[in-house]
Amino acid sequence: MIEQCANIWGKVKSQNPLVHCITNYVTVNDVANTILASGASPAMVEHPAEAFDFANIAGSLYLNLGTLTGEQEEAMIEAVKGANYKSVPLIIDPVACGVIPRKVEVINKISANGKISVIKGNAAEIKSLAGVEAQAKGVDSLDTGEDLDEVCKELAIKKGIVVAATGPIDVIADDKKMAYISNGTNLFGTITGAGCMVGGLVAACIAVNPDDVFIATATAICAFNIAGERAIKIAGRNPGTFRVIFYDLLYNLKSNDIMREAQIKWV
Ligand SMILES: Nc1ncnc2c1ncn2[C@@H]1O[C@H](COP(=O)(O)OP(=O)(O)O)[C@@H](O)[C@H]1O
Ligand SMILES: Cc1ncsc1CCOP(=O)(O)O
Ligand SMILES: [Mg+2]
Repeated sequence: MIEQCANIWGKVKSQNPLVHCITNYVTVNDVANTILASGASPAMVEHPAEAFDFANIAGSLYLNLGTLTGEQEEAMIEAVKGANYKSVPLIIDPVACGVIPRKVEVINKISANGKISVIKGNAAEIKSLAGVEAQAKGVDSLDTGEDLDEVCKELAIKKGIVVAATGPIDVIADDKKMAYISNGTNLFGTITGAGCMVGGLVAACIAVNPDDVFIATATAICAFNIAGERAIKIAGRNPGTFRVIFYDLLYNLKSNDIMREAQIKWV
């Protein structure tokens, strides 16, 4: 499995996929820089009149619901139709879906207009989507992550998608497999947008491996977290420095580094 992850990381760099993003305005630049650092090409295209045609030519589509304006909502539906027309894989980050009911309504609308490949959120967001009680504060999870693997598995089976819940241990599930990733650092909690950024990276990886989005999702989260582990060794507990060093180390992360440093349990 880990060889496949290394291979997917190499393919992002060699294939330079185009990643269509409609994402929140808090962290849009961070998402673009993360995708660029991986070797893929981000494009933020979010006018309703542009989204269908652009999703058609993209390698993947990333929809992040963080600051969901009315215009973004319209554009997302157009983009989903465009992506569906060309079987472009789609990932959703359901930011704050447990505390803002409108987000769930929009996810349902998206789902009615096309095929979702991956939903990636923090533990509270994923539990809420699964109808399980969870602790959240706005966009942040306060959840302990108890039974998170069962929740992910059930949601993955129910919706026929890959589900990824991030946190100290990331859990990824499809209808048959699970992965637990223990790479990472809690310093990600000190910068806004770590979740949005890793979502962009998932979009880059599923673009080059659309036939197995489970392993592509694991690759992205693992690579992101290894770069974070390496960054804290240089930056120390300094969020601003960490953020800058992180991009350098993500950009320089090699497939061999993933082979050596990944801490993934496959079940
Ligand atoms: N305590 C932690 N230890 C290790 N990695 C973490 C920790 N908290 C978050 N991460 C990592 O930071 C990224 C963002 O996750 P998370 O904080 O759950 O998302 P969000 O920012 O959407 O709330 C993920 O790659 C996750 O693995
Ligand atoms: C602060 C904030 N408010 C709306 S979206 C957003 C960014 C959330 O970023 P992340 O989910 O990656 O922590
Ligand atoms: Mg988030």
